[in-house]
Amino acid sequence: MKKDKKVKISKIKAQYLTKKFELLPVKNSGNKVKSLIGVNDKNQTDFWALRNISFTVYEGECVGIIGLNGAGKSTLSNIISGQIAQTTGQVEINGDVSIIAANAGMENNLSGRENIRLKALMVGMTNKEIKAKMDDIIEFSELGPFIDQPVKTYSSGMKAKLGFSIMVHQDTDIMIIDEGLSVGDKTFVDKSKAKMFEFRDKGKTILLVSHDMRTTKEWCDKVIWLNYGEVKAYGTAEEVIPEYEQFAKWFKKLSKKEQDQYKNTQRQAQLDYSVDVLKNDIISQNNTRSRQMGKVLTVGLNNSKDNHKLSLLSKCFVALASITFIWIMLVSLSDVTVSDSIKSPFDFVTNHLFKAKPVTKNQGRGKKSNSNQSSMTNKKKASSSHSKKKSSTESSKENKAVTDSTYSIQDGDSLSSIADNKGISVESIQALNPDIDFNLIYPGQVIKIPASTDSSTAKDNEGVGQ
Ligand SMILES: Nc1ncnc2c1ncn2[C@@H]1O[C@H](COP(=O)(O)OP(=O)(O)OP(=O)(O)O)[C@@H](O)[C@H]1O
Repeated sequence: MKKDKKVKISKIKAQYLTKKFELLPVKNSGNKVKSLIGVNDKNQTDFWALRNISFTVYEGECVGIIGLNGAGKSTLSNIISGQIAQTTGQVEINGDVSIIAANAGMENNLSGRENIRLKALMVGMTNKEIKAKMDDIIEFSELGPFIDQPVKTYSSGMKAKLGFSIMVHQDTDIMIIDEGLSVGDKTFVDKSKAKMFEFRDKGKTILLVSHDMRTTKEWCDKVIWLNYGEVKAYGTAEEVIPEYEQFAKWFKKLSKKEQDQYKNTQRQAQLDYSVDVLKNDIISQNNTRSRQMGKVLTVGLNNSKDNHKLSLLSKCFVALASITFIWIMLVSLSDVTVSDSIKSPFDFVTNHLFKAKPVTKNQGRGKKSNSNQSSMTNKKKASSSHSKKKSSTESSKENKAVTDSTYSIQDGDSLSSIADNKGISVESIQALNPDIDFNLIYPGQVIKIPASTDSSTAKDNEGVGQ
C-alpha cells in the first residue's frame, strides 16, 4: 500500500495570507515633518510583499519555496516560523517549528556555545537535555575550538554550520531551511542533506527555501512558486520546477529594458494592492464560502493595525506640542512675554516679532529691575502717558553702568539729574568728587557716588560691573 492512501495530517495551513510593509518615504524635509505628525499619504508607502497566499503542507512532506529575488520567500518562512506577523489571513501550525536562515537568528556577541544554549532554551529544552546534546551539536558543527569564539567572528559558512547543527538537534516537527545551506562547504552540505532525508523519512515536515533547483528537485515532493508576492504555482516538484525554469529562461532572454518594465509592473501591483482587492479575489475565487472567508479575513485584519502610526489623539497632541514649541521660539525672538503674546497674538505678530528685548544690565536682579521690564501692555501705557523726555530719562536710568561707589557719566547727564536719579543730594556728590568740575563733565567720565539711603537705588547699583 502506498503511504499517501493514509489520512493526511495537516502541519501548516495558510489561508489568505498577506504581508504589508511600510516603505520608508523618500527623505526630504517635507516628508520628515509629515511622518512626525503622522499624516503621510498611506497608499504611497504600503508595499504588499505577500498577496493572498493559501496552501497546505502535510506531515512528512518536504516542500520547496522558489521564486525570483524579492518574491516573498523569506517573508513567508518568517511568518510560518512566527518571527513576524501576517497582515491578514490565518496560518495554522500543528507542531513545533525551527528555522535556519542564512542571516538570521544568531546573537553575534555570544559565542557559538552560548548560542546553542540560547536557541535550545528558546525551543523549551531543559538544562539537562542541553547538557546531554551539547557535545553532539558541537561535533556536528565541525567548529572545533571556534565554538567558544563570538559568532561575529565567524564566516557565513561557519554560521550556517552552527545554525544547522542546532536545528537538527532541536528535533522539531517542522523544519524551515531558508538558504541555510547555500553557503556551507560540500562535505557539510552532503552530511546535512543525509540528515534531512533521515528526518523526512521519520515523518518530519520540511520547508526548503532555495534558488538551487537541483537541490529542490532532489529534496522536495512539492514546490510553491512565489512571484512578486503571489503563488504562481503549487504542485509536485515535477510539475512546478520545469514551469519555473521556463519562466526564468523567458525572463533572462528579455532585454534589460523589458526586464525592468516587467519588474516595475509587478512592483506597482504590489503597491496598488489593498484589503479590498483581497476581499474581491476571495469572493471571486470562492463565491459559496465567501461569508466564512470574510470571517477569516476579519480575524487577521483585527491584528493588522499599523501600530507605528499615531492615533488621532496622538496626532493632535504632537501638532499642539509643535505649535507651542514654535510659538515659544517666536516669543524668544520678540520683545514681549509669552502671556502678552497670547493676550494679543495679532499685535504680537505684527509689531513685536523679531524685536529684541531691551537688554539692561539690571535685568533679572530683583523686584525693581523686573518691574522695569516692559510688557506689551505697560509699554502701551507708558507711550501714551509719559512725555518723550521722561522716556529718555528712564532709558538713561536703565543703561547706567555703576558700581557701589562709582558712576559713569551718560550722554545728557547733569549733576542734578544724577543726584535725582540716585536719590542723593548734589552736595554729597560734589563732596565726594572735589577735583571734578561738574560744569565740564563728559560721557564716560567716572565719578564717585556716595552710598544711598534709598534701598531701591542701592539695589540698582548692587554688584553691577563698571
Ligand atoms: N522589513 C521590510 N520592509 C519593507 N520591505 C520589505 C521588508 N522585508 C522584506 N521586504 C520586501 O518584501 C519583498 C519580499 O522580500 P523577501 O525577503 O521575502 O524576498 P525573497 O523572495 O526571500 O528574496 P531573496 O530570494 O532575494 O532572498 C521584497 O521586495 C523586499 O524588499
